[in-house]
This record gives sequence, C-alpha cells and structure tokens, in this order.
Amino acid sequence: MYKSDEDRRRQMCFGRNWEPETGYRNCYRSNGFKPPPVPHEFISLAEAAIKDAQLYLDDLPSMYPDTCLVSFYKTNGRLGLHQDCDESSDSLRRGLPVVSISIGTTAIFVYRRTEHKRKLKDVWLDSGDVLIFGGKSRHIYHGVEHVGCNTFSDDLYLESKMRLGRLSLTLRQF
Ligand SMILES: O=C(O)CCC(=O)C(=O)O
Ligand SMILES: [Fe+2]
Repeated sequence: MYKSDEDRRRQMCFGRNWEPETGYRNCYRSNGFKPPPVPHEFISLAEAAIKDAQLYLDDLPSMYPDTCLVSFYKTNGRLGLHQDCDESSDSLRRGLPVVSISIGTTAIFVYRRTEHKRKLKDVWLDSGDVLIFGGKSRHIYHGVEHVGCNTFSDDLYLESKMRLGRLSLTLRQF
C-alpha cells in the first residue's frame, strides 16, 4: 500500500498499477509483483451502476474497468483537488466514466469544472453510495475534503471488522 497525506490515506491497486508520482508508468508494485486482477464483483458493480446512470444521462459512455484504485482514508483523511488524467488519451477523449464506490464513514466529495475561480460544489458520500463522473464531466477538478468519524455503522463493523474510516473503490478503464 502507498502511504500519503501524512499517513491518513493509503492506497493499493487492482488491474494496473498506479502511483501518485508516476501514474501508470511503473507496472510493478514495490514488492516486485504486478497487482492482482480487478475482482469480477467490482467490475459487475461498476457496470451495473453505469447502466443505471445511463437511464438518466444520454451522453454517459459505457466502460469496462481494467483498473481499480482502493483508497483507505482514516478519520480526517483528505485528497487534494485534482483531475484524473493519467488514463489513455482514447479513454480521456471518449470521457469514459470514473466510478467511485464508498464504504464506511461519510466523506465530502468536492468538485468544480475549472481549476480556478468557480466555487466548489459538494456531494456527501455515505457508505454504499456510488459516484460516477464521465462524458462531459470526466475532466472535473475534484477531491475529498473531510472524512467524518461518527457515521460508521455498527453493522458494517460487526460484519467486516473494517477499521474506522472510509474505503473507496475507484474503477476506470485505462
Ligand atoms: O475517494 C474518492 O471517492 C475519490 C478518489 C479519487 O478521486 C481518485 O482516486 O482519483
Ligand atoms: Fe480523482
């Protein structure tokens, strides 16, 4: 797992290896191995979510996820404003969607269309929420501002023994 943001966020990958500094260039993890394949269950979830969203959005393209970034945010973990632009030029040009699945404590996803000036909009992400941005919105600036601590369900803990925090599964097609 990569450590970042003073250890308040940790990451690992399925499918293709991705690192904050080198993007997808280094296909081996620090342990010398390639990442495991993206689990079928994750792929099915992402595809079903895109199908549902396409009922409301005519211009949302389909995608087949070949990479999944798993991020664990501890309480008060955050992710600074950025664009997701390391995928292939074909994927970016076609606006193939990014699908982010949230598990655990609530977080605030912030975004805006351009880098400067415009006020940030926000969406609260609860456990079980799926956020999709694709098509015209594929290049939004976005980040995660605040991961709460008092929204973690007892049931989730009892069933999974997951640590207090937020797990996000972010699926993309390279
Ligand atoms: O944690 C999230 O929901 C967003 C993650 C994200 O923006 C990214 O991995 O690029
Ligand atoms: Fe992102």
